[in-house]
Amino acid sequence: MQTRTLMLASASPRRAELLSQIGVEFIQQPVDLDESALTNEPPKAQVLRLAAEKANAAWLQVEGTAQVVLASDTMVVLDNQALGKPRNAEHARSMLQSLSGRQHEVMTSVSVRDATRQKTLCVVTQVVFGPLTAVQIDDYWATGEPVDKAGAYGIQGIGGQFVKSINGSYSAVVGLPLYETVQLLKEFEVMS
Ligand SMILES: Cc1cn([C@H]2C[C@H](O)[C@@H](COP(=O)(O)OP(=O)(O)OP(=O)(O)O)O2)c(=O)[nH]c1=O
Repeated sequence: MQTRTLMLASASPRRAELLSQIGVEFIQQPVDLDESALTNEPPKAQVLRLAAEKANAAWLQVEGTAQVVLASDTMVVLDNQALGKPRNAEHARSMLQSLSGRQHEVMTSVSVRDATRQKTLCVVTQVVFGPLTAVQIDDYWATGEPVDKAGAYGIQGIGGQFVKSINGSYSAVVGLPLYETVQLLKEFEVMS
């Protein structure tokens, strides 16, 4: 039984699917935010700040439609540099080239808040890519899959074939770490 009503502050269909997958009921509302990094901001600090800011922005718009708000942010991090969503084909190509044959980290933060408190956490997962050829990268861009995804790939889709190994949370790479999300939703009495 769900005791408190939840808003998912996100435009992401992946996050909605993941939350639905574990039987949570929610309303979904996107928030618009400047996601650029602050000067000298480390990727982990950025990903934590963005989830918290998304939750706070949504809270201002919630107007009684939900008692609890959940927001999240995902970033691909290579050599301590954050790779966001690709701006264009060239940007996607260079991101995928840089990920080829190497390990990177996917950082996904979750922030949950209600009227009196807020909790934000970050889950870090190591992902190893096999080597990618220029043809593979071009063909992948042509599928349209990379366009709205951090690091220009989706592990849950065609991009799954590039992933040699993963150490951490699969659901976090897709966009929402389910284990940690459930802990937070229990703490905020959305789940029992
Ligand atoms: C690495 C990776 C990212 N992604 C997605 C998850 C996120 O939706 C997206 C990263 O962008 P985010 O800015 O985290 O999220 P979003 O803009 O899609 O949605 P919102 O901010 O409204 O919540 O990349 C995948 O779907 N699969 C993957 O393997």
